Amino acid sequence: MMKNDPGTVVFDLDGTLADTAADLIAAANACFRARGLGDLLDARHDTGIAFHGGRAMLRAGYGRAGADRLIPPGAEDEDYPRLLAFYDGCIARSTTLYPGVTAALEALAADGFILSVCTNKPGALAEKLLRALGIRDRFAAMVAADTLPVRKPDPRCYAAAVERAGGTVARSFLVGDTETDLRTARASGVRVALVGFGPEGDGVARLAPDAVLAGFEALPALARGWLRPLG
Ligand SMILES: O=C(O)COP(=O)(O)O
Ligand SMILES: [Mg+2]
Repeated sequence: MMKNDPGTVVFDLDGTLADTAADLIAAANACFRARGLGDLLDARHDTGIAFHGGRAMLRAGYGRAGADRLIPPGAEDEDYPRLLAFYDGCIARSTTLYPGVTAALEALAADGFILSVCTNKPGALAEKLLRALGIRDRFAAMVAADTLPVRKPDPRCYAAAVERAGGTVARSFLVGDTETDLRTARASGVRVALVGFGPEGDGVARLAPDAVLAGFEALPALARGWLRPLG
């Protein structure tokens, strides 16, 4: 083990640090409208779908198109790059950090913890969003969907997020929002806290994470408990 390893906290992005649902759904709806299908997703009620990624949103929307609307084979592959282009244009329009994120990151940094991001968002978009939200410089590294040939839940993504930030997997944990994050942590042999303020509320407890994080104000104490004492 690295001497004086302070410990690393790794964050998922969508649904964990930032509520990106409205802008993601707007981008998906732009794709549906371009096919004459109208707005198939609803920014108020479909946040759970949005946090599972662009392709999942497209599939959910196609599934709602009327039976008379034929969705051609290959529609998803055609629409996904369009969705990303639309999203690039509206990425920080309605997106906000969850309450307490900035203060929690500051407190963790003050405690000496290393901070990193492991997201299944494409890297250029994740960079742009973290910068627009004013928190990019808090993270020593970021591993995104296209950083490696594999994505979460592959543990190589997680290991890269920790190690590129200067930490070690053995003294790290993940903060996330979905089953993908839980599986990433389990495959990496580390603890995981799932946020309890997403669309499912503390229903995420059904996934049996090591903790459900009711709010970011509870994170610094959790990190101290899990990553200290050394070893
Ligand atoms: O875009 C996705 O697939 C989800 O992104 P996330 O990993 O930051 O939640
Ligand atoms: Mg997420």
